[in-house]
Amino acid sequence: MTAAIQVHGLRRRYGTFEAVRGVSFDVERGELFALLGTNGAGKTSTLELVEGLDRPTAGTVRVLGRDPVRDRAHVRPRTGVMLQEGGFPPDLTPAEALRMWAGPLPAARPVAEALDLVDLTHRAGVRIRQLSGGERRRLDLAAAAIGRPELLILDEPTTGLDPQSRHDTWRLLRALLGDGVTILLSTHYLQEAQELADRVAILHEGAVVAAGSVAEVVAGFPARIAFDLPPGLTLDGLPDVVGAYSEAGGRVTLHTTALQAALTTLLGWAAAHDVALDGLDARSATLDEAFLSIAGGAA
Ligand SMILES: Nc1ncnc2c1ncn2[C@@H]1O[C@H](COP(=O)(O)OP(=O)(O)OP(=O)(O)O)[C@@H](O)[C@H]1O
Repeated sequence: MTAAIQVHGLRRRYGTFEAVRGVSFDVERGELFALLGTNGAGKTSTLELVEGLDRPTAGTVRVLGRDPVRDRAHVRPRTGVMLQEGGFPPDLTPAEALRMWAGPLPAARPVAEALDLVDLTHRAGVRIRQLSGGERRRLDLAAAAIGRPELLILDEPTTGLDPQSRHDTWRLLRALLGDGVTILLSTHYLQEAQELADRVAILHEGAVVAAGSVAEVVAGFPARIAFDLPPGLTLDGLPDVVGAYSEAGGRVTLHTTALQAALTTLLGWAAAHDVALDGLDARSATLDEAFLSIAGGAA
């Protein structure tokens, strides 16, 4: 079966400014794929092309095997979209807005079920203008999911939600994945990607700078070993390993691309010389470190 989304060599220009510069990725059926990136990295510009809201300046997009602009009539009913800004009239209630939204959809969930999915049942009859920002975000998600889409495209679905609502949304997205729905989302929350994503792509200045599972992405960044500098020693007295030692306040840090080998050398050296490595801590890079490294230009 073809991938749910196939994006190849995508470019998008606004006047003379190129916001998307040759982006490629595939989203397999049934997976959650997260687009990460700094502000202005090109996430929304990319998602809008996948949604078929505009044609790319160059490159191709296929959604459920079709061109999302040319074959909109085929693609749109099978896709649920949540834009960064919801657009419901503020004088409607959530129940009215969802009833209106579900009207033309062939297999829509009942409005009550959609409200329950996002925990808005108790707000069904309140005017949208009176909803909090987080409640409006959840209403937008209910609208995206009400048509039982095969594919959900969500632009920052949990921005503005409190931690409890964010976790509830994650639970809903996991349940939808369990039903076989494919999800492409953008997020600023690295923990969200770590919790939910089968694969991620990190965008920076319009280009994909890292992609793969979270484990694959962080594997490309140095792991870290730290310990207290043993009394009477300087960094020159430590064994040679792949990586570089640094020291601050009596604490030694080693960034290394060969964690197991460096740790083995270090522990062997400590045992042979009867040296205690107090406060020893060794771990792979985190997604935060990979992201900060990219955002800081180190990648
Ligand atoms: N309609 C437009 N006209 C001109 N420039 C635009 C337009 N839309 C976006 N841009 C610019 O394109 C770049 C990418 O914007 P985009 O909204 O795609 O980034 P993003 O990764 O979604 O950012 P954020 O995380 O802040 O939402 C930014 O520099 C933005 O200012």
